[in-house]
Amino acid sequence: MTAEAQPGWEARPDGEEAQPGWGARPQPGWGARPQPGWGARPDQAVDPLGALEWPAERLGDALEALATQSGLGPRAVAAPVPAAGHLRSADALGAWIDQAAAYLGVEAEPIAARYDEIGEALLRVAPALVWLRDGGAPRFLAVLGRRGRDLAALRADRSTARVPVEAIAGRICRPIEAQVLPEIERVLARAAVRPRRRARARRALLDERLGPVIIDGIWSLRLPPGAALARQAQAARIPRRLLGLLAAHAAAYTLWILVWMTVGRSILDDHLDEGWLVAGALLLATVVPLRQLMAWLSGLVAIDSSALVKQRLLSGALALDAEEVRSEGAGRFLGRVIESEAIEGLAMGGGVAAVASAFELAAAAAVLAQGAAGAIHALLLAAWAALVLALCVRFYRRRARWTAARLAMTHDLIERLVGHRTRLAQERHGRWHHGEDEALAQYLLRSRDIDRSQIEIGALMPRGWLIAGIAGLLPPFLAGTGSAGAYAVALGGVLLASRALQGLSGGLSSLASAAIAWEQVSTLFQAAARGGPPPPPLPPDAGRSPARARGQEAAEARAVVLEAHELSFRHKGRARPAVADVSVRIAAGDRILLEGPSGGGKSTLSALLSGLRAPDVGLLLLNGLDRHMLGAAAWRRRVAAAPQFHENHVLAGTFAYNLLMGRRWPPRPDDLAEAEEICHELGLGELLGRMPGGLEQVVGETGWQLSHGERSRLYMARALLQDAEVVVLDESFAALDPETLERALRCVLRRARTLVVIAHP
Ligand SMILES: Nc1ncnc2c1ncn2[C@@H]1O[C@H](COP(=O)(O)OP(=O)(O)OP(=O)(O)O)[C@@H](O)[C@H]1O
Repeated sequence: MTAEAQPGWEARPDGEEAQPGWGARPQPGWGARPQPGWGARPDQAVDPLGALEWPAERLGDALEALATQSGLGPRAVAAPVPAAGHLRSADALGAWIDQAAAYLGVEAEPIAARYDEIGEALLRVAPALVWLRDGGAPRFLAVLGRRGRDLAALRADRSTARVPVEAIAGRICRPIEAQVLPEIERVLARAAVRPRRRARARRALLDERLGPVIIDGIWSLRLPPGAALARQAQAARIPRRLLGLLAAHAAAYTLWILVWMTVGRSILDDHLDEGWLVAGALLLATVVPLRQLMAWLSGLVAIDSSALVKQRLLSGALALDAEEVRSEGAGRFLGRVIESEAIEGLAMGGGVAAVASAFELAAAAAVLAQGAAGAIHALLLAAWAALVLALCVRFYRRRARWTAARLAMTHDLIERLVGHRTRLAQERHGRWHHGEDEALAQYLLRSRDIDRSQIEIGALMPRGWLIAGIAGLLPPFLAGTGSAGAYAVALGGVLLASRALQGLSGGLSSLASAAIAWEQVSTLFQAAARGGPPPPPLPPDAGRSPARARGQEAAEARAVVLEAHELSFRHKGRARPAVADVSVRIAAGDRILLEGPSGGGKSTLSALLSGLRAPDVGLLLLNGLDRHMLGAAAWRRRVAAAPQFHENHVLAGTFAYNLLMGRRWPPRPDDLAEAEEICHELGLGELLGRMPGGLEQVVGETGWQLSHGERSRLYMARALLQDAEVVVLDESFAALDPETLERALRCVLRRARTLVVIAHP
């Protein structure tokens, strides 16, 4: 390795001016990078990141410091400390970071990027933890933010330092580069590449060889989607930008009035003063950048708030209780999600327009008060604005009725789509379109009402004001009072007020629509906040690898895994409990067959055991912890369930995705290999062979159709691949022929650590 290839990055205090050496740093373009590879700097004596690295035992502190300094407001609790087991593999460490972040009240998202894109990825991930694993003890970097092409990293004393992104990318990539560099050096030597060109050639070869390699070990911190909306908006800097937007609007409007006054004064004084005209032109020129700033800020606010709403909706949808969706109908929820469009666009736009127009209205009233009709004219404007407000209230009521009619139609349509096949086969033809015309007529009626309201608010009121405002000038005109200047000011005020009223009516009607949409969507938003209590500070096995976990289980053979004491559960709206006073102990390695009559409560008990439902009464423990202590998500990770056929689903996606949705995604080669192995054991090998895409074949409603028996084995494989402590299979074997059943049973018995099978006698 040659010295000329090393740019010699150094950490320098944040904000410090570039030293001569820094200026000599190559510019970040890929082609211009003179270093041999991201991390290939074996001749470098001093590690540039040394002072910024956090040791593994202070990883919890790094997490907490990063969350605090980046404004995520972590919970005031002692930062957790990882155990040795947590640092054994990326998965174990990922699980620890995930849970430690949740404990502190933030979320850690694992980031993976291609080798040739790692630099760009690092510029986007802050605040983030970066794992440096180039030999020796694991060390971490706490990346706080981006400063141009540099990253601000947090030191252990919580001060920050700027580091070029290449230096960090270099450290991350060093281990994988080390694997191919000797061979690349040999090639370069054999090709007799001149020293001057060597660095570039090496770079190109490294990119060629390692380009598609995925680099992980980066965790980006953010607020959980269920955090308070105000906190999330704050973190996304939305309020600050909104204030900036309003300030820019106010400044532009004031400048506009000043321009108007300067030019108007020149004209009314009957001589064109060059100085006034230049002043007017300068003021006008200042409005241009202000308008640009406004467009930029409103774009940013729109994008950020839209991202926030979408994220929250997704998280809310997944936090909904399955029972809730079923009892209300998926169609209604779909309608609600569609309504969210209104919140994104209308709430922000309408809110800003309404506030800006209120400001404009006040300014117009002040101008009117200076005009020929004086305060009376301003009062007339106030009365007109009150009328607009009243019409907006009427619009709100009409729109609420229209929305309800629309949602009912969406719900109805979804129900008809879902039950399409059954209706075709079994419903009398004469009833297929029953009730459709009535619903449509009702909807049209409501639509006509809101169209009328919209015309009143959007067109009649602002234009009507022009007539009313000019009519307001009649009394002084007839009385012969007021100068020409006073009339000009009053006329200007009328025009300004008309513009403001147009903005106000548009803004208020948008806000009214957004408020109605909010009533619909708030269920989903609030569901996102159902995070429950903070998780406990990491159960002792969080860092165990599955293999080790299995080993320990063998040692703790026959330990009780699931324990239920006098468990009872009653479905909503039912008089009698489906499960009453059930007590059961399931030990590690048990194979349990649960039989009973139809409607006897087997599936309900299975949902309780697998954490899909919470018992009304009784105690249910998993490894000695209840659902509250362990958290619903952690419970479901440890008890994998394949619900009954009608409650399970093949998602539109690849076969591999459907198999591995309980594991990390994208999958690693060993995940895919294990998935394929289980498929063969379950007798799905022939299906894999038949599907042109194999594991990559798209299945689901719009893809390759699976038979009943194929689906049930896919569900079994999915549950087994979660590598859970307990597997619960609810009537999974019912659709299989005796030979396939035996084969599938053998696989399940061999693979499940502890097994509960529900079947009919
Ligand atoms: N979501 C629900 N809402 C209301 N009642 C329900 C619900 N699910 C099940 N039930 C009722 O609870 C009782 C037990 O149902 P469960 O599905 O647990 O029985 P099962 O033993 O699994 O029946 P099967 O063998 O027919 O699948 C039944 O009377 C059923 O009607």
